[in-house]
Amino acid sequence: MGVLFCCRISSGKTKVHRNPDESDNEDEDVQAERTRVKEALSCQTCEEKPVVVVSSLRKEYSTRHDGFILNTKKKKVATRNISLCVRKGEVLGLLGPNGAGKTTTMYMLAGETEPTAGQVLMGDYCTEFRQVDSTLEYIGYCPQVNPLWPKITLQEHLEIYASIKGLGQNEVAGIIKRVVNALELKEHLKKKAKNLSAGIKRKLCFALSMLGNPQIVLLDEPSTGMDPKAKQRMWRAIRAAFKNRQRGAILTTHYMEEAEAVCDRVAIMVSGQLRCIGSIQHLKGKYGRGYSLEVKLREEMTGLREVALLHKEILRIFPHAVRQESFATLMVYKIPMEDVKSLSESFSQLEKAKDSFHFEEYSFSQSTLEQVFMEFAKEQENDEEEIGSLSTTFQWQRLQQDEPVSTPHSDSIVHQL
Ligand SMILES: Nc1ncnc2c1ncn2[C@@H]1O[C@H](COP(=O)(O)OP(=O)(O)OP(=O)(O)O)[C@@H](O)[C@H]1O
Repeated sequence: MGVLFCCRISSGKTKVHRNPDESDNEDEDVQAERTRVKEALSCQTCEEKPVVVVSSLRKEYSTRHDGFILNTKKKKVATRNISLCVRKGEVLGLLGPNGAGKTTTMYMLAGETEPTAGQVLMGDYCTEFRQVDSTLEYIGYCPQVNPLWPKITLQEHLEIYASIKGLGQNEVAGIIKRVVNALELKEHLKKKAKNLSAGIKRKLCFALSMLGNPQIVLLDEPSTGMDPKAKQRMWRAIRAAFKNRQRGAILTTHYMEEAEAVCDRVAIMVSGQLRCIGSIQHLKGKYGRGYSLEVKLREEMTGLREVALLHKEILRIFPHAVRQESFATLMVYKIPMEDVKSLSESFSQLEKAKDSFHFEEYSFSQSTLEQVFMEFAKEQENDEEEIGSLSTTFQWQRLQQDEPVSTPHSDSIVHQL
């Protein structure tokens, strides 16, 4: 990983800068998590100490904006005021649209970049700042960019990482064999990294992060490029590695089925802020806002009149149903909670409609995690639109007022492995 790991990662090494962001109008679960973080920070001897504590984490990057005539230096706030815990035995999923701040959070957790404010505690942490030499004992990190040497074989990677992590010579062969079997890597052992497919490279990175059973594992989009079977093997390995153990993991992903398969709780980030946190079932119930109905029509029933009649019938069953996107043979509706007094009654009405309107099939289900996610993702799109229009105005005003400034650009490069 190339960094000295500290049991406490904070801005300014020993000094923790206060986060300027207020946490007003926050979701109640996000607030409750903040309270849990405060308790964890003040209670160092607690039995059930979380394995990771992230407290009021903020990261600002300096960026340069190349304007039409002048360049301006600006601050990009990548994460605002993130507080969360990872409990023992827990895999916490960090979801969010592109640019929400997930990787920046991972960088701060891995010690790759310094927080501007706030702190991270993990491993055998204590209130006093102290450094520990053996980073790798505590933490396994699978970054988004593969940290592989192109001319070194898959087997050599495993051996080198095992030795860096301090695994005993006599146990290395056995450990590598188990990892290789679990992830089906045997036929690739002698291949150089540059000759591995994208999916196998990710498998290898995942394997490297898990070697030596570190107490905390950070997985940044681990399954990118893997085929469905490989993903499922990896998910099984993750479940087995953390469930009911004294260890924890944070995983970022864009795949909702991955979050459903491995995460005990998920947190959704939007524009650098935590918008919600909880179990997937809890989030679906709280934000899913109802049900989704999909009706697949037979080809001969797609005439305007038939569709209009069916639409009328759907509205009779669910008066507040809202038609979403519709394709030639598929009608999709969002049904609010209040229209579904009883599930059995709803299904019996739908069955009758199916008979009368001869639709091919239908599905009626609670909102999916994907739908919950999409609702939050829209918030970021709105933020970006607002900032876009503001910055254009700002640049125009600056054009009239200011002299050009030239600025260095030293801290705007993400440190990649
Ligand atoms: N070194 C940097 N300098 C300036 N801005 C940065 C830097 N790194 C990230 N950012 C900005 O910070 C914000 C958060 O980026 P980050 O990579 O953490 O998002 P993300 O949620 O991981 O996105 P993705 O899903 O695409 O990986 C983005 O607006 C990004 O452009």
